[in-house]
Amino acid sequence: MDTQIATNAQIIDGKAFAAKIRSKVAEHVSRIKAESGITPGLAVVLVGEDPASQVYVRSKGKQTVEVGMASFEHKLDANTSEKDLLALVDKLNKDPSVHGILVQLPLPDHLNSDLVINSIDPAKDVDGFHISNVGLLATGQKAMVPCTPLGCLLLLRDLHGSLSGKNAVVIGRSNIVGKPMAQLLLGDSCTVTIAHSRTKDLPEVVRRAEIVVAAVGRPEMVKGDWIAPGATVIDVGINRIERDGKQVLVGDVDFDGAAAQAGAITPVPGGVGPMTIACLLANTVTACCRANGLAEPEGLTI
Ligand SMILES: NC(=O)C1=CN([C@@H]2O[C@H](COP(=O)(O)OP(=O)(O)OC[C@H]3O[C@@H](n4cnc5c(N)ncnc54)[C@H](OP(=O)(O)O)[C@@H]3O)[C@@H](O)[C@H]2O)C=CC1
Ligand SMILES: Nc1nc(=O)c2c([nH]1)NC[C@@H]1CN(c3ccc(C(=O)N[C@@H](CCC(=O)O)C(=O)O)cc3)C=[N+]21
Repeated sequence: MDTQIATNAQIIDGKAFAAKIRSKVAEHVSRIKAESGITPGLAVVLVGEDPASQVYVRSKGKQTVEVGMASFEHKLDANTSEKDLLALVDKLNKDPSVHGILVQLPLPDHLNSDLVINSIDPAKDVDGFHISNVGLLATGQKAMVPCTPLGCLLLLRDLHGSLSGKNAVVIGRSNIVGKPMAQLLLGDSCTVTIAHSRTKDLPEVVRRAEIVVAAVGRPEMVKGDWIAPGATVIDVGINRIERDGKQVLVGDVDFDGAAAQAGAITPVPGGVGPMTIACLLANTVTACCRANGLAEPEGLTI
């Protein structure tokens, strides 16, 4: 029997917030088309058959078209050579109808993902993973900002207004989520702690946080009694597990336990995930404007 736990926390509706961002993106896309005749275009490169990646690529392609942008999908065989992949990236770099390029990660083991990511034109790097964009973000300069951390920051700003002086704990230090998330929170003047697999007494570290961002990849690892009363919990985790004989999606946070403590919490699904895709579309419009000397949309990036 499941015990029903009283939930006091505000459930942060990432799905609704993402829909608002996409409608703003759609308005900018129509404006750009009318003013310049240019259609913003996003190219996504998927190597291999990872089922989770396929789901993401499919919904991304659908939403790209829905906001009026051009979507280019390149599905390559799992054993594609590095040379062929680099040649495709080079072609997309040179293609004026492509304003954003995303190479889905992880890549198969025989491909050097750092090399591939750094071969993308930084101006088209809508994931914000190129070393130039990483350096620009770290030094507080105008960059392409990684979509998932950007989505989390937009949710947090919407909820709190100013984040200045808040104690934030980011669990996870990956290049795609944890590190850029910490940079963004630091940029908004949070006091930031980055926790990882070698962190001592993680529950105690998390208890000090007014903002917790969990990006670990371990289903429901963060427990309710780690959460300070009233804290904001942003759950980045996307884990497919089997529960009662069914496949379900859960985050890195024990939702029911954390919701009983938190002031606000993102659900999985319907939290950070939809924001990631919305921010990818927003970054593509921003990249298109920068490439063509057009007025850059306000409020779609930091
Ligand atoms: N919602 C979205 O849009 C997105 C969701 N995701 C999801 O977010 C999660 C994280 O993704 P990603 O950053 O790529 O994952 P990675 O596997 O690259 O990084 C995981 C991080 O978690 C840390 N970690 C692992 N185990 C523990 C532990 N027991 N205690 C503390 N820290 C731990 C690791 O530490 P160490 O460095 O020491 O090994 C590492 O820094 C995944 O579930 C992924 O599916 C990812 C991208 C987008
Ligand atoms: N170069 C690159 N950039 C990425 O941004 C990137 C990547 N590689 N590799 C994989 C991860 C994962 N990721 C997700 C995005 C949206 C959802 C999403 O929309 N999730 C829905 C549920 C989807 C479902 O039901 O499966 C939700 O949370 O509500 C999930 C995961 C982006 N990633």
